[in-house]
Amino acid sequence: MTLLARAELIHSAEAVSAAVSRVARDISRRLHDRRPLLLCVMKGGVPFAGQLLTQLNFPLDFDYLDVSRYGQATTGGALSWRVAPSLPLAGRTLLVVDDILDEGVTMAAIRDRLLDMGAAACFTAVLADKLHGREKPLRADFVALTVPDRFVFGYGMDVRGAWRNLPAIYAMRED
Ligand SMILES: O=P(O)(O)OC[C@H]1O[C@H](OP(=O)(O)OP(=O)(O)O)[C@H](O)[C@@H]1O
Ligand SMILES: Nc1nc2[nH]cnc2c(=O)[nH]1
Repeated sequence: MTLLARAELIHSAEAVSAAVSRVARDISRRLHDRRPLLLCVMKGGVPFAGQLLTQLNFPLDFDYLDVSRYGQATTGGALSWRVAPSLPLAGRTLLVVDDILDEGVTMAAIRDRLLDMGAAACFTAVLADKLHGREKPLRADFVALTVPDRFVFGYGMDVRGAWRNLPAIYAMRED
């Protein structure tokens, strides 16, 4: 059986879409008058950032950064910065958009680096917050969905490099 056929559906495409729209409304309420710079975290943040962008009805700027600490593995390693944002950050309000807050190591390192680069404020938005019960170094300001403490994929999140293109969220079976 293929990996997808054996996976368990965690959030349907409809549930993901509704949650993204709710977060877009929350972000609009909070940041509409701050001309934020939205930073997409490559690669997993692409679908979430893309859908959010079409639903944020106020002026903003857009850029990206690329960091990784999982590669094709299911457990995290050392964080590697591949690309830093190219637009100036000094004095800006940032909104960093990523697919998942798991241990929180990636997002905390991104926030610390962006504030070091001179950003005035750094808000964070994640599609999925993983519920593993351990302390995280930061809480995201905007969370679309929670996911169980399992390796999940779809809607930006890969499994062994594949299936970022799924419109729903799945979990690997434990066996
Ligand atoms: O909260 P953490 O435990 O730090 O994990 C979250 C990070 O892990 C994934 O990135 P990954 O390293 O797989 O890079 P990718 O998005 O390019 O796949 C995901 O996109 C987050 O950035
Ligand atoms: N695809 C994927 N990437 C992650 N990065 C951290 N946790 C996860 C996860 O559960 N799935």
